[in-house]
Amino acid sequence: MRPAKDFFRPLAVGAPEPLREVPARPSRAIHFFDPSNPKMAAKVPDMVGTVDVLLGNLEDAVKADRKEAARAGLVEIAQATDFGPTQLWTRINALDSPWVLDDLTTLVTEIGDRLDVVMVPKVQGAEDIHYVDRLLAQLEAKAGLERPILVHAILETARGVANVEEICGASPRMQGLSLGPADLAADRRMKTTRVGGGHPGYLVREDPVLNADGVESRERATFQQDLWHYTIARMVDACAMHGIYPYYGPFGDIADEVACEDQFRNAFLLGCVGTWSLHPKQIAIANRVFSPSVEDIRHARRVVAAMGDGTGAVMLDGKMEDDASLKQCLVMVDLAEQLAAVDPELAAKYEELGDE
Ligand SMILES: CC(=O)SCCNC(=O)CCNC(=O)[C@H](O)C(C)(C)COP(=O)(O)OP(=O)(O)OC[C@H]1O[C@@H](n2cnc3c(N)ncnc32)[C@H](O)[C@@H]1OP(=O)(O)O
Ligand SMILES: O=CC(=O)O
Ligand SMILES: [Mg+2]
Repeated sequence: MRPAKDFFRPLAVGAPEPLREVPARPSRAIHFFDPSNPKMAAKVPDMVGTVDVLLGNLEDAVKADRKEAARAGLVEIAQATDFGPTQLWTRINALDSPWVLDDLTTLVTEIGDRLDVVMVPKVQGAEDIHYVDRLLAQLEAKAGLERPILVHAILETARGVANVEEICGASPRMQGLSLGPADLAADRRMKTTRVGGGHPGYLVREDPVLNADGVESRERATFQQDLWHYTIARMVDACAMHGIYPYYGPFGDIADEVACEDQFRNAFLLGCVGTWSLHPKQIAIANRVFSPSVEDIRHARRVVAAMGDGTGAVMLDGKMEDDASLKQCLVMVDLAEQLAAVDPELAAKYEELGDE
């Protein structure tokens, strides 16, 4: 662990100063595309402005014999596209793979000035972040970059989950974490073959309801549970403690938009700021779910107005509001303001509320 006095020092001569605080940039959907797939790549320029983050994926889902093409494709897209308000991220190959060194050296030296965040898969502990941190500093210095590239880790191994706090605090570059339910399920030897989402077998069942004769009078209701609740909650706490951002990850059942929306909403309610989108139709779901509803903003603004100087307790619609519930409302109002700054449609909806 670096002592406090060294924590914010650049790790290479000539590298940019690390940030003291991770900027809160809207990132409701991190949209994955395969830069080696011509059809997907062709869609990227038109997606700018419709999604908060475009991520050129180099890792899983890109065939081994397309890894170089994906890397080269990402360089080409990044150089040819004006990303405007949309962030550009990449997911590099795993740190033990034969491709990752070339991923980092090529991307940072050729398009480092356009890359906001590097997502690192299968992070096991702080040592993985320290490796990437130093290498990025060396490459940033070589490329003459003026702002540091941030790092996002995927939580997708049992060891990574066990080390989640140290991963979050390993470097001032740490921007956030995503849940990786597919790799995590495999690593933990969980018995689900789905990419994220629930499972009908993971449930609780109500007690038997007996009639006067002591016989079960009806079928017992069952309630499906969320397989990912524990991990998401741990991730949210670790991120909040370190001032970085938690995200849900992939929802692989592209056709099931309803369950996708439910999974995203659970993550939003627990504290995540965004999620991955694997298919264009998941972008709209993510943007909808990870933006506070007009009803929530209406309520939050009323509480802010009713609370005056922010201390004490008041009654609003039969409910007690005080300093703590005001803070909950301010989380919503702040988020709404950040999102309205990049999303004119949302801004108009919040605007319509006026000062009611
Ligand atoms: C566990 C993990 O690691 S998850 C992260 C890794 N996985 C990924 O990144 C997957 C990314 N997504 C994909 O590969 C694809 O969306 C798939 C394979 C799931 C489905 O692809 P398709 O069968 O082509 O879907 P579909 O036919 O509905 O696509 C409709 C159009 O959208 C395009 N499209 C599909 N996905 C994307 C995308 N992620 N980005 C941009 N365009 C896309 C298709 O190319 C197709 O274009 P066309 O109309 O010009 O033919
Ligand atoms: O990379 C994501 C995952 O779920 O695995
Ligand atoms: Mg994975």
